[in-house]
Amino acid sequence: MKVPEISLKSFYKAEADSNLEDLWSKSCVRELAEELRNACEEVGFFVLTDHGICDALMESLRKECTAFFKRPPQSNVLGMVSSTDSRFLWLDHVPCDDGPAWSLGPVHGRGSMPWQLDQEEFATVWTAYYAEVEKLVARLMSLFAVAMHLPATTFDSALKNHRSSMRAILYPELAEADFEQTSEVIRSPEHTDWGCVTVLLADPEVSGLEICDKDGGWTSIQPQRHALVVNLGELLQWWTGGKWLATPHRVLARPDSAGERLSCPYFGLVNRETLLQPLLAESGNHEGITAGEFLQNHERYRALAALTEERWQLLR
Ligand SMILES: O=C(O)CCC(=O)C(=O)O
Ligand SMILES: [Fe+2]
Repeated sequence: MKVPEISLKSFYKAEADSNLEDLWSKSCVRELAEELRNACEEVGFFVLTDHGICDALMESLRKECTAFFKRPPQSNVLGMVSSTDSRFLWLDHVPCDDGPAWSLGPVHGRGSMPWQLDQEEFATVWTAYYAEVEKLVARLMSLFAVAMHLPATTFDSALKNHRSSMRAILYPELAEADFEQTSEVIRSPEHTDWGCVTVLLADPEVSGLEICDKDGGWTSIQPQRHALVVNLGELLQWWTGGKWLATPHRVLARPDSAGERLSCPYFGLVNRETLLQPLLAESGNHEGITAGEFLQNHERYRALAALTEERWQLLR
């Protein structure tokens, strides 16, 4: 399976050249929306280039996150984690009204715990990058709306007061001994994301991300440096009546990709009050529930993911 590569270059040019009213009807924007629609219906993943986030900010984020995990006491927690079944350590951030709050995990048996960032530079870079992805997701959602033949403003109110989270994940380097019995080690098991749209800054050097394709095989994604990987979560899959895909993915290490790996996913969400009424005419009737209810009962609505397999059978 080929993972589509989509550039936002024409979109930003059109945005600079036209007023907001005309932007969404421009042919280059409509073509781009069509490309996105194809990617979301057929693959559920795409690689995004010319996304507007500057290279230097991405590099700074990677540098600060890597340094963070090396500093004690974080590095001690990392030591504890590597000696358990967990193959990664994360730093999570969900903005809240009382100011930024980070949490660190997983610590064996305890889940994640509140964490105070120890360096101002790190907090500054993190929040600057978060703000950029937040803007990017708002644009992507407008383009998604156009791709669904809906007004470009369809998701604007849903994105107000969203609580999208951003995570930095460090997968520790694996030793030769880890590969004595096996040729591949699972760093993150197969899963689907549960939110709306995930924007991933992957490690440019150490590969490992794989997505499940229609025949149940796995396709590896290794974007070029500074490109982003975008995928859909179960909430959007539900909202589109299963027409847009939340594709299962995993992270594996092989002997040639066993080095330390750092990735930063931004899990884009809508606010909890958003009513998830069917977005697509052809998506049929499903229960109108709020995003909050969906997330709370996520396991229940997960059954919809089974649709993916059925749809893929039909597409084959
Ligand atoms: O580390 C990666 O490349 C992917 C991480 C991921 O899929 C997730 O955190 O949901
Ligand atoms: Fe994921």
